Amino acid sequence: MFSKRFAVQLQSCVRQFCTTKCLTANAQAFEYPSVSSKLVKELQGIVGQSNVSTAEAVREQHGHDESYHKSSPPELVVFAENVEHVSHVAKLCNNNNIPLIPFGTGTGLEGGINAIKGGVCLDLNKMNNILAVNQEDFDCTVEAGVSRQTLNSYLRDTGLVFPIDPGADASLCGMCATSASGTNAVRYGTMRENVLNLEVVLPDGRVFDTAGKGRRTKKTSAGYNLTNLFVGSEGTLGIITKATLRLYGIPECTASAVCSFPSVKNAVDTTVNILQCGIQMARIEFLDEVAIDAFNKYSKYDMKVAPSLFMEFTGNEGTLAKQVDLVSEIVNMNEGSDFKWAEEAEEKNRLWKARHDIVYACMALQPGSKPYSTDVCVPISRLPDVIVRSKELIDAAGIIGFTLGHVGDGNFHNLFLINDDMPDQKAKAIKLSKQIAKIAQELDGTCTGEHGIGLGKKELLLREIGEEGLEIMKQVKSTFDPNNIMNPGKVFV
Ligand SMILES: Cc1cc2c(cc1C)N(C[C@H](O)[C@H](O)[C@H](O)COP(=O)(O)OP(=O)(O)OC[C@H]1O[C@@H](n3cnc4c(N)ncnc43)[C@H](O)[C@@H]1O)c1[nH]c(=O)[nH]c(=O)c1N2
Ligand SMILES: CCCCC(=O)C(=O)O
Ligand SMILES: [Mn+2]
Repeated sequence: MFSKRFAVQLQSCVRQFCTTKCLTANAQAFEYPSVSSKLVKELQGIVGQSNVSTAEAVREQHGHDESYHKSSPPELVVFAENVEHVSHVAKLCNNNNIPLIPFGTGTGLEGGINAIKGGVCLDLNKMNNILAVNQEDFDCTVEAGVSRQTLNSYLRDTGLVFPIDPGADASLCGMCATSASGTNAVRYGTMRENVLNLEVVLPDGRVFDTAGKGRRTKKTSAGYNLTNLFVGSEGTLGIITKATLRLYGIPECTASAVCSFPSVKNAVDTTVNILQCGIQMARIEFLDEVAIDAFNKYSKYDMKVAPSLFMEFTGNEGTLAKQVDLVSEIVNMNEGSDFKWAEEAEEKNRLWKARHDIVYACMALQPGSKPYSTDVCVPISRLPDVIVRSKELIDAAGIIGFTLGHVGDGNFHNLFLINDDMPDQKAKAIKLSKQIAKIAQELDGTCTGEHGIGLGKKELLLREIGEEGLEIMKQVKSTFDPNNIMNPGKVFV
């Protein structure tokens, strides 16, 4: 007769095998029951009738993000007002094997919220309280529906800022879920370096704090790093309902400047030289000549149409002047132009807003298009190689492609404009993107620095992390989400 302990072990192995098997058999083959009218009523009983919508327009709005992926509306949308709602909704979906997709602000670029397996979209925007700002400790705690600009407006008079700045006004918990970044990452890092604690709801309804209830230290070595396990999890492990984030003092003085170069390589070599000289820049962004052209047209600038660097210097009067001298020397060494300065607050805000709007600027050149962007990141010494080769591939392919992004982190984007009525352009863009991602991976880099895997990069993740690594990710996933209801069909092949 088996001992009880052995029987329990056997049961968990069988379940693990079945679950992993089910995941390995990839979610597409694992069909889900549809949401019954009985379940709709139970959901209404949890969140209230007005917080459950099956209206087509609402489902459509929650069926796509800002990516080129085809819209896949959920069967219904549930609006949560508090963590209790989230916990009960998760548990109910879990008990009924119904897919559950957390929705932040839908600004993702990888199809992360598209309901390709049907199920429930859980909209978290009504959870919009800023719960705490601890000025003396430089941290804050926000609910899932608070966006980065809402937080920074709230902080305006405190002299503090949350600096991670994707181009969209995204929800901060969505930014945790995609491990987002932006132009300020050169100085402040990405979400991975700026999340102190998360409140997470697991599919079985359990609610827990990844660093322990109320913890908000800048560092800890207490146990596994569960916080960063959920940062970048793209809604596949659980629902992030609160985030405790680092804040920073607004620097004493900053100055922004743009300079142009005779070639992409000169511009990118300049970036590598600056970073290898250990100059602490606030931002270094690259825009190629076609991106500059779109930038000028959309945001009414008259920058020289040439490969350019957008830089921001920061510090006090003395250090800033020294930085500028050093960087000017390096720019001259690489045949860069004189700096076009933006020093007044208004000028700087306008310049960086125009950079944040570059996706829309490029899309405006081909109305009706959707953005398809690569998002590779490589060790900084490999950056010139991969950027130059990617541009050569794009030129050879004979389609429009914009090259831009966060070169200060070794992360950049090739942006293609996708129109469903231009299938050959779409096919070329997708082929090019995979080629460029593979070049980056061969240069010890990654296929995604900040946008995540979502729907379109699952094979690239397998290529990047290997069979073993992916298997381990699936085992982690099946520990938290044994029924595979959390955002099925994303991240894993
Ligand atoms: C014009 C423009 C410019 C940029 C970008 C977009 C656009 C439109 N982005 C991409 C996007 O803003 C970024 O991926 C955000 O983190 C997405 O946040 P949302 O709240 O919109 O998540 P959204 O609602 O789109 O969901 C994204 C993913 O996270 C999951 N998710 C959302 N909220 C969750 C929660 N509370 N708990 C668990 N899972 C959750 C979803 O299920 C989905 O898988 C970007 N990005 C970047 O890193 N750097 C950049 O520079 C830019 N720039
Ligand atoms: C093609 C760029 C996509 C948005 C983004 O990540 C950025 O503007 O940096
Ligand atoms: Mn980016």
